[in-house]
Amino acid sequence: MSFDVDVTVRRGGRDLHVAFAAGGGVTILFGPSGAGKTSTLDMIAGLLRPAAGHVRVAERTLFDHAAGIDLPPERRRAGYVFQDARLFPHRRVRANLLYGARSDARLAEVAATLDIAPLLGRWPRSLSGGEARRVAIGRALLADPDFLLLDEPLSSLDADRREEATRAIERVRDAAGLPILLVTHDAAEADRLGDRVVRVG
Ligand SMILES: Nc1ncnc2c1ncn2[C@@H]1O[C@H](COP(=O)(O)OP(=O)(O)OP(=O)(O)O)[C@@H](O)[C@H]1O
Repeated sequence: MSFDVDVTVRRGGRDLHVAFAAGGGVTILFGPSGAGKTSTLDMIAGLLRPAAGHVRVAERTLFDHAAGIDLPPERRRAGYVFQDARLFPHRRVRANLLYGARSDARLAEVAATLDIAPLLGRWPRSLSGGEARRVAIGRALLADPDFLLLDEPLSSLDADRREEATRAIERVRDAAGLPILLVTHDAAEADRLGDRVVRVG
């Protein structure tokens, strides 16, 4: 199982419970605004502590309330791409990409996969939304994660940029072979990218 998740948390004045077990490839978390999709990614990444339940990814237990296991975020080996790209504004694209990387050995390969090689010398403020997101995905990949968490990677992009970003994610899915959990509330996006869909809310 890639993701084996069963978590409960009190959020926004109500109890949120999300449970799913998923195989490899891309698993979509699909549901309306406020349903708890981002909270679920935060619990898997270790940024929000569930009140109960467990989180296992690729057979590794990251959290288990009953067993008293709660790995800190830096030991979970998650590549988390937030809804806003959150690049470091004072570092060029190349330095952003290499921020969590142990070496630059895979820089060229990842830059090619995401079609961002021409951007390496640019400053984040000069990038389009789609470019910034692809850089954020590249940064996550270069940190050598065990799995990827992508929070609405295509939202607020225009049609052309959306297509570019979708293709980049498809290439990552096919090349990296990492389990990916992707949040969206767009049914067409869920259909195209997902190997399976988990409904939240
Ligand atoms: N920091 C927080 N503290 C308390 N409640 C929060 C916090 N962040 C979100 N919530 C609440 O938790 C619930 C789930 O929010 P969450 O962001 O996980 O939903 P979502 O499905 O990702 O929504 P969206 O699609 O709008 O991003 C909502 O009711 C929200 O108001």
